[in-house]
Amino acid sequence: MAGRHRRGGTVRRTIDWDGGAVMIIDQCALPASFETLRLTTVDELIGAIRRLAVRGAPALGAAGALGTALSAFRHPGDAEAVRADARRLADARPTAVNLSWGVRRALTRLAEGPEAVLAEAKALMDEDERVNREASRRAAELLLDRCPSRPLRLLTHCNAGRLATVGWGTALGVVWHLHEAGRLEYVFADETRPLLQGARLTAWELAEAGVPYRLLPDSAAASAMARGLVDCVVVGADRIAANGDVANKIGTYGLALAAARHGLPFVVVAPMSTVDKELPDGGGIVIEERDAGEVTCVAGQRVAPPGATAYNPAFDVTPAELITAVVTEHGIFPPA
Ligand SMILES: CSC[C@H]1O[C@H](OP(=O)(O)O)[C@H](O)[C@@H]1O
Repeated sequence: MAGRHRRGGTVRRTIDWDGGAVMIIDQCALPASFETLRLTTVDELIGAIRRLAVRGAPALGAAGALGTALSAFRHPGDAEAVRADARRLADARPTAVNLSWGVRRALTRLAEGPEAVLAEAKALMDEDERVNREASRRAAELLLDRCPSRPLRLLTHCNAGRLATVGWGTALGVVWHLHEAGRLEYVFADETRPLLQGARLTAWELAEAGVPYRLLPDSAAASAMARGLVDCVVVGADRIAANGDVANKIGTYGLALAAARHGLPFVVVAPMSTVDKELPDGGGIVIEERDAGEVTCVAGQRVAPPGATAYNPAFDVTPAELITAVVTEHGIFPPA
């Protein structure tokens, strides 16, 4: 049975192992309430993934690995039962490659027993903050090199902060680096319909960090660029194909088109674990389609007439030619 805890202050990691259970910050409760959930079964974790209580590609990688460990402790010696749980975990959301990557990585230690599976999951989590710090540092350096030599006005989409990772963040990791260097004027944060990860989560993270920001309707981003209010666009990623095409939150492709039209750097920041080298280009990326109710209702309040239908893809694909650079902990991807 999942346990819910209201906590003041901050919990260091977005997701972690908690003595035989998986602890997550409940991102559905933010920003109204800071709560953690203690998930004791694979089904509880799958439910949390599907309702985006835990979300973001790197955080999903950790969820996949920790969920596999949860199953390994529940089914000691029964590899088939663990593998069946692992398949259900990996299928919980199809687009972010990190979820299945985390599951596969944890399964490499299955034959050694549940403690070894957990050790692999913990190693994955320990790596996550390090690689995201490095990727975002490299991306910040690239922007300081390409952008005007004054504090920058950075536009971002959805939430690619510490809440989307085990710690630190990817696109918001760039914000932390620029802010610390005194080279950030403000962040324009897209609200990011329909689930409002920008308005709810990115705004919460920026406020917590004392970073100046303004929310904007997704539909205002292109005109903000046209009016000269934006110096660069920085986003995260959920799956990157071998040629550099990028799947990210719905609306990213439109931002890339507008940035290209206005000659602005459009930078994607992600760990190498988000790169799917098996995929030659973005044409093969499965795009998660979510429930129409997320569009016809806002925060649970119906806004469209009863019976309204909706088109609700959770992601889109931005072709590499519209991307100034995909930056990972190893540098620009794909390498020249
Ligand atoms: C650092 S990955 C963040 C990435 O994940 C988000 O999707 P979701 O909120 O549906 O998990 C969005 O695409 C972000 O850019």
